[in-house]
Formats: sequence, structure tokens, C-alpha cells
Amino acid sequence: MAKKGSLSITSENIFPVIKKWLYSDHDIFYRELISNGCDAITKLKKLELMGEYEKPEEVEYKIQVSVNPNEKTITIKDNGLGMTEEEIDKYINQIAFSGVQDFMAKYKDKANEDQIIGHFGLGFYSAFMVADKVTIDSLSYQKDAKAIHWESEGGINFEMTEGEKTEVGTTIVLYLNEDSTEFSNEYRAREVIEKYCAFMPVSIFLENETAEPQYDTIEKDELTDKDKVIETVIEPAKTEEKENEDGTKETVEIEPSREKYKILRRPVALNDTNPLWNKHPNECTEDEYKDFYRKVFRDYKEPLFWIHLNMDYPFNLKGILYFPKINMEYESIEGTIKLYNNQVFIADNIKEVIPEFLMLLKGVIDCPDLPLNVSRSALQNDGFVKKISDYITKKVADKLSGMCKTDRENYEKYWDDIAPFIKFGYIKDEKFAEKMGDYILYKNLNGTYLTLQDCLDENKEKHENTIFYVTNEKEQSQYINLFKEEGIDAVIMPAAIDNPFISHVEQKKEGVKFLRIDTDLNASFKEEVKEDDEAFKKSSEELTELFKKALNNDKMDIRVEKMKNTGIASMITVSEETRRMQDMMKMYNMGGMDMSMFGGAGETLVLNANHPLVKFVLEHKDGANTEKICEQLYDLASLAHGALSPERMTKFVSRSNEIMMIMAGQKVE
Ligand SMILES: Nc1ncnc2c1ncn2[C@@H]1O[C@H](COP(=O)(O)OP(=O)(O)OP(=O)(O)O)[C@@H](O)[C@H]1O
Repeated sequence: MAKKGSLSITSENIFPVIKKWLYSDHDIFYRELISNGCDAITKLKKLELMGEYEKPEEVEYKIQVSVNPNEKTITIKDNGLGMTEEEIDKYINQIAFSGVQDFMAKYKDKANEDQIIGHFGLGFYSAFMVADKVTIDSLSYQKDAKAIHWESEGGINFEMTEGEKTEVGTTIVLYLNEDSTEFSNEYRAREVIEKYCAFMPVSIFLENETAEPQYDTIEKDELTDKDKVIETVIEPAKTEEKENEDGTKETVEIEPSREKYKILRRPVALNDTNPLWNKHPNECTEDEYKDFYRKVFRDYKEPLFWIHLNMDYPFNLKGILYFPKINMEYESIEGTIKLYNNQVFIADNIKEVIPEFLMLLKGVIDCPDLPLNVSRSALQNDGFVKKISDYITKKVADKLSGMCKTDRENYEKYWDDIAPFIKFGYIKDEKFAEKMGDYILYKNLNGTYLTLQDCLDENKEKHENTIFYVTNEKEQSQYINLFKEEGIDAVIMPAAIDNPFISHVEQKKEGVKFLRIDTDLNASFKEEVKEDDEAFKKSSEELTELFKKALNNDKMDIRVEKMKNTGIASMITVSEETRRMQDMMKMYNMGGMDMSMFGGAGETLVLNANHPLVKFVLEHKDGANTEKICEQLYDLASLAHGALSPERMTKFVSRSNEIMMIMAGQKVE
């Protein structure tokens, strides 16, 4: 007698809601059904160990997925512990469905952004996302169990009858709805299974029922019990014609005739049942780590190094985080952290669990203790999840600081590549910043790597608590030369992240100030000018006026100095604050804003009173070429500081030509 019933779904509207809500990842049904199969096999293995079940020798635990694109069906077959009629009634008719009800009651009003991670908790019911009709055929491992057939159309009513299954396990068939036929395509199926099930603990095989069988030919001694021989192939002996000494020809055998077997292509499991993260770090070789990286992230550049996380207490967490090699000039940093729950893939880059800055790395994390069927916002406020995230941060900081202390050579070698991660972490994560602050390196003008304390110590006498930095070695070369001449050091900080990074260091290290190398003229570059040097004061004022007039800019900031280096006539310096503000604007794409609101863009034209040209200008205020010299000095200073605007560049080139004409004694029009 068939048992019929109505699954206790109270809301008739449940389907449209689930469908809409799950629209983005319908494919999770594969994960849910395959992981149920894995669980069933794991349980049966335990029963076997306990002596409560004896596995027939020929049986190999596995999950077989078969797709049939013609019939639009998917069959998922496991040889796990199976279910009796009572169990189907309990676990499928009541629990699976009531689980869905709870789940929906909790989430149906929630907006999309508050999804649960990877839609866990739908379980068996997710089959109805893609199928109109679902059947279950199950035979329990229990003695004298009867095979059961269950089917449901639409997931509201079911019918349960005696089944015909003869092997222990469960077979589920999905009859796909019109919108979901793609999942019976072999390649799509492979893609989804490889995404979610790549590390599930039981071998998963995929077959296409409609595809022609494929064959391989193997050597006789390669044959195993599992191979299905289609035919024996006799490969004829290989011969060669040979000329004898007496000129006659002879055919000789160089390889004897061989028997080979044509066999049905051996199925290959889609998954790796024992992922590397489960092994103890001491047992993993360097090659294994690299292979794993290549396979999982399909990145053929070798990672720099990795951190193997392995923790059992107070929570269970395993994983491997790789620091990838990045070419900063051409690539943006895009990492991926894959999150697993007992080898079942959940999702990439779950920011609630994994500290944001680590998302720049590539890695896998398996945390069986993670609460999954809660919303993302609940996860964010979960103390336990916070602990996991803190643990990961701590481990990464420990590894990096340990490396800096004990393997400084390699640490320096990797530094340029890992600096962006570390600086980003320093900005984003207070705890990480605390642990890593002393292990952040600064490359100085000689290419030596210093810690912040080293930088402060070496500069203590000349400029206590101030660190000069270079953002562009080419554009700032004039200043670099000046610094080198005076034996003053600076550090190279060329990356976009350096700008916010130094602001954070300044906030955390009270008193420390970073100044870009072109910010101001350090006292050591100048000769001392006496307070009461009236003559200097006067000539400064005159020069300032003269330049303002020549450059037709009343607001320009001009300063006259007596520089020790008499080779430099003019320079531009930029106020640190203004420049940082401008850089920030650029970063946030607000470049269009009027920079003059920052008082002439914070630029100061510095004139060296010791330079003959400047002296000449002062002595020939009304000279025929004085104005040109002033303009030229300003443009040269700007050029040495970066670039000229297109308009000024045009004028500069034509003026330079005029100057050469004058040098050549030609008449200038
Ligand atoms: N292939 C199977 N073999 C044996 N039992 C199964 C199988 N599939 C499902 N079950 C039983 O049905 C129950 C309900 O399954 P369902 O997938 O809905 O939820 P779950 O696996 O318990 O939890 P989750 O929501 O996390 O998936 C399972 O706990 C299991 O007891």
C-alpha cells in the first residue's frame, strides 16, 4: 500500500519566495545532495568500524552522479547507510521539510544583503529549486530492511511505496524543471561539482548517460580487477629491413608482437578526498604546498610562502594561506579565501569570518565549528566568529614577525611583494597593527631595509622624529641628490597604500612625522642667515616682487634661501598637508576639484640667492632677458619636480629655443 501524505508546508507561497531568493545560486542543490551522500557514507563507515555492518568486498564507497541531458534528469547515487521507511518519514517528510519551514520563517522577510552564508540549511529540499519531481530510492543497511521508493512532485505532496533497490544506499533522481535544464549538461555539472565538492571526503564520479563510451588501450600488465576489457588488441611485431654483408636483404623483428587491452576509460574522481590542509604541517612537503596552490587557484606563478593553520582547541580550524607573487605594476591585488565547512565549500571571501586585509591573499580555510545557518549580520556580531577571525590574524602576524626575526634575509627578499598586504592590514586591523608595527620595513636611499625604529635612530641627530620619504625616485631625483650630498637619509614609499599608511603610523606613534623629500628645505641644506641681515631681507623682497610680476602671479609663494649647493638655482617645495590632501582627493577621484582652495596648491618656489642666475636677476631687474630668466627658472623648478602643464610646456620649449638663439647671437623676434 502506498503511503501518501502532505508535507507540512503551511505557506503556499514558499516556492516563489525561495526561488527568487536563491536565484543567484540555484546550483547549491548539487552540494546539498552530494554532501548528504557523503554524510551517509561516513556514517556507514563508522558503523562498519563498530562492527555493526559488514561491507561486501566488491563495494567501494563512492558517489556517482549521472546526468542525462536528453531526459533532463540528474541521478545522485550513494552507497551510504540508506534509510528505512520510518527514517524517510522522519528525516525527509518531517525534518527536512520542517527545517525549510523554520528557515523560511526566519529569512523570508530579510533583504538580500542579509543572506545566510552560501545558503546553508536548505538541505535536501534544495532539490526542488531545480526539479519539478524528485524521487528517492533507498535501502537501509539494517538487517531485513525493505527498499523504499519515495516521490514528490512540486515538494508539497509525497507518495511512498515499496522500492526495488537491491544495494544498500540511496539514489535520488531529479527531473529538472524547464529553467534548470543546464544542470544536466555534463560540463555545467562538472563545473558546479568542482566548485562545491572539490574536497569532499568521499570520491565523486560524474558520467553522462547519453555520451558514447570512451576507451583506452593499455599494456597487458597494467590491467586491474576494476577494468572492463572490451577487446584484446594484438599489436603486430615491429620489423625492419636490414641489408646483409653479402648484399641480400632481410626482414628482422625489432619488437615482438604484443597483446594489449582495449578497456572502458577508467572513471576519475572529481574531488580530492584528503585535502592538504588536513595533513599535519610537518608532513607536508614544499612541492605539495605548491601543487595544491596551482591546482586550487590555477595560478602558475609560485607563491612566495604560506602559512598552514592547524588548530583543534578551543575551536577546530585548518587551512593554508598563501602569499602570492604579484606584479604590482600590472595587476591589481585580488585574492581569494575559500571557506569550507568539513571539506564542503561554502563561499569565497566571507568577510564576516576572514579579516578583510587577508582577502588579498589566496587560501583555504576549513572551519567545521562555524555557525552557518545564521544570517550574515548575525555572524558579524557573533563572538565566536570574532575569535576565529582574531586567531587567523594572530597566526599571520606571528608567522610574519617570526620570519622577520629569524629569517630576515628572506623576509627582505619578499618585502616588496608582501608590503601591500601588511600595510593594508596595519591600516585595517588594530591588533595586527600592534603586532606588526615593529616588523614593517622601510627601504632607504641605499636600498637597505630598516624598521621604523632604525629610521628614527639613524636620523636622530639631524632631524629627530622626522622621516623623509620619496614617492617617485625619478621625479624627486633633484631632492634625492641634495639629501645624499648632505648625508641625510630618506625612505622610498612609492605605493598608493603608503599615503594612508604613513598617516596611520603618525597616529599610532606620537610625535613621529613623515615629510616628503620635497616638502621643505632642511636646515642642513642652507647657510645660516642672521636675523639682522637687512641686505638679505631687502634682496629677498625684491626678488619675490620681481618673480611675481614676471610670472604674472600675485599669490605665488616665493622664498629666497642661501643654499649650500650653488648648482641649484630654483626648486619647488610642497606643503606636506596640502599634498596629502590632494593625493587623497586623487585617490577618491575628486581630481576635478579646484585645488586653489588649498592656497596655491601648497607650492613654494625656492630661489637660491647663492646662484649666479638669481644674482643676475637681482642685479638686472630691468634687463632685456630678466623676465625670460625668471620664467625659465620657475619652469625648470617645476620640471625637476614632476611635470609642467601642457600650456606651460609649450611656452617652455619655445622660450628655451629663444634662449639658445640668444646664445647663438641671433636676433629674437
Ligand atoms: N543520501 C542520504 N542517505 C541517508 N540519509 C539521508 C540522505 N539524504 C538525507 N538524509 C537524511 O535526511 C536528513 C535531512 O537531510 P537534509 O539535507 O534536509 O538536512 P541535513 O543534512 O540534516 O542538514 P543541512 O540542512 O545542513 O543539509 C539528514 O540528516 C539525513 O538523516
